[in-house]
Amino acid sequence: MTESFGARLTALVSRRGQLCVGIDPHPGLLEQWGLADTPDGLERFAMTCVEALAGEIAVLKPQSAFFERHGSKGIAVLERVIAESQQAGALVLLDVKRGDVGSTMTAYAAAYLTDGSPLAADAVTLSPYLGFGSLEPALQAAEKSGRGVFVLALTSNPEAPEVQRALNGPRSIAQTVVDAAAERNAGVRPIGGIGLVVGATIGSLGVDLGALNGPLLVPGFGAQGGTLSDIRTIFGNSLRNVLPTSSRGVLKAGPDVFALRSEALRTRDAIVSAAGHH
Ligand SMILES: O=c1ccn([C@@H]2O[C@H](COP(=O)(O)O)[C@@H](O)[C@H]2O)c(=O)[nH]1
Repeated sequence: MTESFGARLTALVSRRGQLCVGIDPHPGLLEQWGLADTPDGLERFAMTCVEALAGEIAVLKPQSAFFERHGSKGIAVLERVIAESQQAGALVLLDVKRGDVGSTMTAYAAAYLTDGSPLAADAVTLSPYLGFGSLEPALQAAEKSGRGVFVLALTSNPEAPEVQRALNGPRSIAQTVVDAAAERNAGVRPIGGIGLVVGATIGSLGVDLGALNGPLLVPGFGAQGGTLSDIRTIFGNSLRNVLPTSSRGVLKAGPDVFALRSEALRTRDAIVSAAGHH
């Protein structure tokens, strides 16, 4: 039987520590690394990240948009990033933030969450704003194949509260997303495979995550201003299941492989010691 995403994530994080590093080949970072804003420059950037990070860091999160902007050659680089990161032992969370009508979600599930697809990752990000139920084909494909999903709940951007904090009856929209994920994760051991995205920049939590039983991806940490102290304020002292993710904050240390790896390990060690592990 396929091992669940929750089990794979829990085991790898306990070995490699709580950090996800984003692979976001911004044009400005390519320039900073002395690379051209071309598919060749993209490939050099992305494969340097894989070489530096995939053998050490638990989760790598390529941001699909920065690969898509280079067209089919960019997608070919993304396929390579996914395959070679997995070969080096990292879990790959593909940040695509997909959300659509159920019939189209079936196609996204085939693309990203099904064995044999060239873009199949270990997990993807999903947007629930066509209704959490519209994500069902992706949730089922993930569950069946031992993959995971991270559903946007409280995102790190300043525009988010107007939608996510709005009330849907007595609960906020974000709380309805949390509750729907919690229902699907109930009783799964060690944790369920439906994670949520909760930004490090949100100030205060304002939702009850007590029943979630799933992982929490925490972007906004680093370049967007979120700190470890913010993460503590939001999640309290129990940082179990919290996976901070940083892209530019780590990538700025490149292009030297050793400098990039050292920055990622320094960031990871700070999180691990704040979380009181090891
Ligand atoms: O709420 C969200 C959800 C996703 N992201 C993504 O994470 C990275 C953040 O990059 P940094 O350079 O560390 O700021 C990026 O790919 C976003 O698309 C997010 O920032 N907030």
